[in-house]
Amino acid sequence: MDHPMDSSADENIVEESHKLVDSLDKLRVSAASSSSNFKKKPVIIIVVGMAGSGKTSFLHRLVCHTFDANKRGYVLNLDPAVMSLPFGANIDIRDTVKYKEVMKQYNLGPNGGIMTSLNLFATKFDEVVSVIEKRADQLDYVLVDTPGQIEIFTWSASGAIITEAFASTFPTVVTYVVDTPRSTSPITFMSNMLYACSILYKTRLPLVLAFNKTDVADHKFALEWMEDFEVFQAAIQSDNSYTSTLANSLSLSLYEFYRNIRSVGVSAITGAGMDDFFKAIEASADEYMETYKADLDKRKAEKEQLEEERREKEMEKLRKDMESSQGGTVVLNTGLKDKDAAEKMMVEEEDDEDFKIEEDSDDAIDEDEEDEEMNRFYV
Ligand SMILES: Nc1nc2c(ncn2[C@@H]2O[C@H](COP(=O)(O)OP(=O)(O)OP(=O)(O)O)[C@@H](O)[C@H]2O)c(=O)[nH]1
Repeated sequence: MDHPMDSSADENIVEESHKLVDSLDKLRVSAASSSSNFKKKPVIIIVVGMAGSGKTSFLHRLVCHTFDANKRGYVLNLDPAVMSLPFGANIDIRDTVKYKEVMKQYNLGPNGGIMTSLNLFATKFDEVVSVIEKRADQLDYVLVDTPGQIEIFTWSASGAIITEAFASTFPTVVTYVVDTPRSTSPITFMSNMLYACSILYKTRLPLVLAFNKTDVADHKFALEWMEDFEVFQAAIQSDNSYTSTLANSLSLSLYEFYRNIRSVGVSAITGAGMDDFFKAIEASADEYMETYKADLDKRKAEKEQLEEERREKEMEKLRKDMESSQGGTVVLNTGLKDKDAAEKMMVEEEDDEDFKIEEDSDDAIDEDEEDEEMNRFYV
């Protein structure tokens, strides 16, 4: 049943509702502007690859190359189980999580230990991103080494969280390191390509194939197989196994994948192919800005649209509630009339929040240590 309302109460309700909508709009605008902090530099290079493909050696070579080319880089090690690194990592998971302790504490095997360590580290990853954000103007690249067992990074929740945290703040490119001498067999080559393909579709990020160890085996055969599937099919003719029939039919499906990626031959030992590799990275970073970033923005806009609709519904509900309370605007008046006080309270709340973050970050990444690590990279 409708409640009778006099006209002044009606006007009052409408006015108060408008004020409330305005103040909510202001809050929304400030939230949106703080989330649009995307930076064009540095380019994040996430290095993945099968165990023993040469990820760490390749990363070492990248560190040396960026240093020689006067490029400014930052190194992030995400492998908690690596014994020693040939380069100084600016941020190292091993400084935050002790992998052997995690194994003992949770009664896990080696892979479970690595996975859990990465999960624990992922919970602190916003801090890692903000450390890099603070130095964004001074950096060209962030080089990321991942655990030896590829699936720990590519198929875990923490791997996805880390990748997305990077990709929503900086241009991000995945580099898939291929052990070229071990991929000369068409079947092994095909398995490697299927894995790379699955990473491309899972991360939806630009992918660069780095055919490593070209000092041992030239990667020309791979380029030919990728450019012309008939050459690949001719290569598997000699193999009459069931797997070769499968590889034969898959080669056609992978043709589309090959057209979407960049491939370079490199050698982590001799340093061959580094200029081509960085050219491929720059082209991929541009592609990221054109396609992935646009896709990300589209998804964000869709989310904001849904949020807007939800808010409209809430406001409608609120208007109805106010009408049914016949202008009893006690709660609303308190908030809006004393708007300054309310704003003050929000600032105070934000201050508290800052304080909390500082407290939490005690055991995480020490910025002074970070600066030392940065010097290590340049030395
Ligand atoms: N000849 C040659 N050997 C290489 C090259 N890159 C790496 N290696 C060798 O390949 C082996 C594995 O290299 P790593 O860098 O440890 O490979 P990884 O992928 O980081 O290994 P995990 O993280 O333990 O899975 C080492 O013996 C390296 O010396 C290269 O370009 N040429």
